[in-house]
Amino acid sequence: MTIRTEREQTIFPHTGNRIVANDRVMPIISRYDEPLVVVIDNVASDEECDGLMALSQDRLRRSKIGQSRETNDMRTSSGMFFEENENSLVERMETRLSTIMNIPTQHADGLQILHYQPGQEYKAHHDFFKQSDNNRISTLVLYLNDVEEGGETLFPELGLSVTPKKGMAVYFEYFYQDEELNNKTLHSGNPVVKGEKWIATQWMRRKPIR
Ligand SMILES: O=C(O)CCC(=O)C(=O)O
Ligand SMILES: [Fe+2]
Repeated sequence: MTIRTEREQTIFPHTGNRIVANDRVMPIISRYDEPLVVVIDNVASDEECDGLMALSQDRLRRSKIGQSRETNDMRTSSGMFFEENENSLVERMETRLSTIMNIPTQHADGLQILHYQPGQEYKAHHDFFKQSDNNRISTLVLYLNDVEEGGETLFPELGLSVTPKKGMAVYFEYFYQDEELNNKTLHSGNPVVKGEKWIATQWMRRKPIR
């Protein structure tokens, strides 16, 4: 076991109790330091959340998983990806999430929408790939609605559970030197018990991809 006396550098630069973007003030609700997991409120307005759900609902498909893009019991939700800057709402959200995540939009995968019905879940996984020359380095999950019961984002290695709330987001990063810290970002989307769950996920890559 290695004993570290100093914290590693993080991508996330925001200190204090809020993040100020050009069009929005977003309170920081809680923070787990290493690996860094930050819960941020007011990342999107009700209208923006409703808009993302409306624009995606006719395009949802059973989710695929990993680089092989196969359906799998790991992930029983339905989802879709927006094209980059596909419309003004997506463009505005990508710009705002880029400010929060402190990575240019050129590094962003297309904004993904996921929809879970009761019983649907995303079992514990890492967002980075085992092998990639342009791996993912950070994630922001934006909750687009309130879930009556279940649907928490759970970090089992940290004993941390985030309850979905419309407009709130959970951010985490896994670009640490210490692989143990990256591995601790294991997370799952718990089964929805009552109601439904909608999220938007933004992943950032180490190098530009657009
Ligand atoms: O549904 C969740 O809360 C987590 C989603 C997730 O892990 C992902 O989109 O990579
Ligand atoms: Fe994930």
